[in-house]
Amino acid sequence: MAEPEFHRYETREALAEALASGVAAVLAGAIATEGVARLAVSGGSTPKRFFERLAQAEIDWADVTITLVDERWVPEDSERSNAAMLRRHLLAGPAAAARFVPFYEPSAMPEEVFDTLNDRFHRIGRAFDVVILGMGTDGHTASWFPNAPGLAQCLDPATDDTVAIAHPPSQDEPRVTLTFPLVVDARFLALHIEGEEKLQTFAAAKGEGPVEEMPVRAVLQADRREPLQVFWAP
Ligand SMILES: O=C(O)[C@H](O)[C@@H](O)[C@H](O)[C@H](O)COP(=O)(O)O
Repeated sequence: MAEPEFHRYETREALAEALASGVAAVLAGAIATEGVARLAVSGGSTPKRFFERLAQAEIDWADVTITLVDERWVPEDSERSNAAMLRRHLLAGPAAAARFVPFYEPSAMPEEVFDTLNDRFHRIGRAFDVVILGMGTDGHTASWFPNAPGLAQCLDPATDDTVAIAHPPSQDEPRVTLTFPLVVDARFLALHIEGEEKLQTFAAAKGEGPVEEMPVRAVLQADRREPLQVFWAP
């Protein structure tokens, strides 16, 4: 198991620039060798600056499929929608030409459309070229929340499902998320965190303890050829 590679930046702007240029290079490489590239990004508030820099990259965005690592089960007119945030900050400028695959379907509960979602994400193709994860100060990543109902399905290393549903008590709505195998199969896998509190959380997650208590541990402990790339700024 390769140790994570930790990249520390003086400012969040410098981090956004570096991460955006690294991701653009990986996507351009995938397009050059395979004709297509697949990118999955997390929502939340941290990635906005990074999205805005990446959106300006001069690559063949028409050959790129972009999706989310996870979504809150809300329509895109909700301020909680990751898809809406991604459309606003990433699907702009040159990157507007990319194909975006969202999660949300108008249904009361995600369970009603699980097969539709599972099939949709199977169709994207098995391995993502790039997956960008965020992390909460509770040690969750994606929508893999500590001890949440549905967490086992999210983390099952043997599942063929591409998506899982979680009902974290700490969250206002159900969550849908990519499953563990799809995330850790990514060629370039990065964890993008900012601030002192998340640095402490990361340090705690690297320590001993159950994965269920800090699900980001599943990524830190994953047996990958390429090391996890951690991007941090104060
Ligand atoms: O839907 C989400 O919220 C994300 O996908 C989630 O995993 C996020 O990366 C962390 O919660 C960090 O969120 P912040 O960037 O807002 O701290």
